[in-house]
Amino acid sequence: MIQVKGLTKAFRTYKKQPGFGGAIKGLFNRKYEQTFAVKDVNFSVEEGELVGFLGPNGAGKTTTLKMLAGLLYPTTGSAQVLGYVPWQRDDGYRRQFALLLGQKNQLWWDLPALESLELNARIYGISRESLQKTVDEMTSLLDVKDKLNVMVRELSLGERMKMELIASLLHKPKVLYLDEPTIGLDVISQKTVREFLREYNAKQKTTILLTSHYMADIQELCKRVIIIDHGTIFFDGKLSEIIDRFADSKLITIQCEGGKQSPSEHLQKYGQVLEQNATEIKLKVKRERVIAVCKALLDELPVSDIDIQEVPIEDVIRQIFAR
Ligand SMILES: Nc1ncnc2c1ncn2[C@@H]1O[C@H](COP(=O)(O)OP(=O)(O)OP(=O)(O)O)[C@@H](O)[C@H]1O
Repeated sequence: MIQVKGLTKAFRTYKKQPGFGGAIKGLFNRKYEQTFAVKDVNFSVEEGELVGFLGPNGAGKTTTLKMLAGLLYPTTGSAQVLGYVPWQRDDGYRRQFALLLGQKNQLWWDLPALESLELNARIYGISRESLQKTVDEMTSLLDVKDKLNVMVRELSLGERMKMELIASLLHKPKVLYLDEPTIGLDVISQKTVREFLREYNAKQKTTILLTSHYMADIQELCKRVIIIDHGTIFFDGKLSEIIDRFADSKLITIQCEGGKQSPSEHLQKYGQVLEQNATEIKLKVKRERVIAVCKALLDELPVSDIDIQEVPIEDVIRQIFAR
């Protein structure tokens, strides 16, 4: 569905020097810098896949999606989506994909949501019956049926995002680029949007590339993730593999009988003491030491229960970004 080879985008940026003097200087002697927003990116996505695109701020996610949507020309490299080169902006391609930018409005601000959807339907040549059916279905699933006659500018952020999502799906795109579709939404709306996307992807087999800073979105929706940083991909694989490759520790929680415990200084030789109270100790222990530490703890303490868990994926990703 999507094939990206050596995709690179460099922006030429001008750094203005401070103050009025800087502005005048800039008129005569501008110094430009080249920023590589995306650098030699390669990946491919199969039909029906829902791939999470992760990375810290400024990593190059939006720039990549914008190139795949044909909004930006790459500096070098190639891409094919559904057999089309996106930046050639072929009508055939435009009818088959949608780009939803969570931080931008795409609906008409001064129209009621329904009229805005009707306008979109006209642009894509969608029949009235088909529009009605899709809008009926989607507004019920997303719980915004009663908001169809409200002006877009009067909708809450969550309601507007749901309408934006409906608008981008009216023409039943085969490829969907979602750039932070749940940004700023409350937890209930986030969950509604997530469930909607999961069902939609399963039913329609739409190929989806999704960026989000909420790990819950990624964990619940994407089996595969691509991690990008400074414009370069450094991981492309199963979400579960991230733990194997990047999490160097596990969490051991032990319950002790009768409050008999070792002082935390003593426990520190096993790993990082995360929590300790009268009956429970939580330790973060290097992967390769887990078995040995468990044995030692069972020998030393009156352990009544022991639990070994992976570090939450959210913490692993945070560590990767921090590095
Ligand atoms: N039009 C532009 N002109 C100059 N530089 C740009 C432009 N658009 C993006 N950049 C730069 O390219 C880099 C990547 O930006 P991009 O928006 O793709 O990041 P992102 O991964 O989507 O970040 P975020 O998670 O914050 O949305 C950033 O350093 C940004 O400053």
